[in-house]
Amino acid sequence: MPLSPLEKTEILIEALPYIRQFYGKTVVIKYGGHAMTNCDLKRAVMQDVVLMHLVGMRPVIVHGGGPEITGMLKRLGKQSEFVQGQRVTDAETMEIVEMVLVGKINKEIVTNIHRYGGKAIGLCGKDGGLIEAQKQMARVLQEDGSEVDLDLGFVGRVERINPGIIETVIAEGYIPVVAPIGVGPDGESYNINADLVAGELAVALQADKLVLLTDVAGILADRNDPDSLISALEVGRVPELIRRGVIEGGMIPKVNCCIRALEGGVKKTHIIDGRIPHSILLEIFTDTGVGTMVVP
Ligand SMILES: Nc1ncnc2c1ncn2[C@@H]1O[C@H](COP(=O)(O)OP(=O)(O)O)[C@@H](O)[C@H]1O
Ligand SMILES: CC(=O)N[C@@H](CCC(=O)OP(=O)(O)O)C(=O)O
Repeated sequence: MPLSPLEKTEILIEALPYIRQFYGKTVVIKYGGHAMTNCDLKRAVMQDVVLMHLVGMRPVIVHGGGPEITGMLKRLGKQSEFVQGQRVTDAETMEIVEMVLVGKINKEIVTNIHRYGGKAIGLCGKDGGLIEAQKQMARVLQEDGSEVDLDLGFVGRVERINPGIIETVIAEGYIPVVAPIGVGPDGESYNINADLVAGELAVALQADKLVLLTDVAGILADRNDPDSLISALEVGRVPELIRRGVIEGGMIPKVNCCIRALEGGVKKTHIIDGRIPHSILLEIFTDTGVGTMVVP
């Protein structure tokens, strides 16, 4: 049943304290997963971000695009290989990663924000020297218990964020949209996991909130039970949950990135369900939690 005009005004008034609370505040959003491929969800995310901006918040988007990169590599006859969730990135793969993330996905997001009435500027880590990167090896445990460092090619880690360009873009009234490509000391490109970039950027901007969208309800105590959502997870419990295998795979970098952000001064961090339409608005403007809040 459609809402009556009175009900509509009530909803707006309910959001008022949250709008006041977050006015002028910086929120870094890691956009990826299902919400990036499903048309309705895509629209909902763009609308959420535009609304946040129009009511005076400072949203900053960091996007992923792993499945699209894998799809493009496949079309070009290249297999994708991952070590600890990181894509092994040879020189040719790096070129394709950069083309897909910066040339395609980043510009699509900017276009979609404009379509829903916002103003955005797309950047990668090379623009304004935003993300300085270093090569990142992967330390893996061998069967005999010893550790070995594997070379993943052009996989990088964030060495330093120079947030000046983001501040400029925000001050000019635009929503920054960041592709997770870093630049090395000799100008070479590095492929960096988008969750890690979002966490480091949130720290550099001293964001009030870091929101990571994903394809599950949040962190589950039992991955086979969707009702076992942990709504608030204290940082101190994380090592034990990882050791017991409760948190594993792609959730490990997410939770570590929240911890890093909290330690670096970000006030709140959330891993939320990107499959729920308008999950970002639900998280920010209502009391309804839509995922896991990682808390100090
Ligand atoms: N305790 C947990 N609760 C929920 N998901 C978990 C948990 N441990 C591991 N996972 C896995 O982590 C995945 C999310 O990481 P990932 O696939 O990298 O996300 P995204 O593509 O959204 O960046 C989930 O789909 C799930 O398979
Ligand atoms: C090093 C590394 O693995 N980089 C990622 C970058 C994109 C990303 O992080 O995308 P999602 O957030 O959609 O996974 C990759 O090549 O897939």
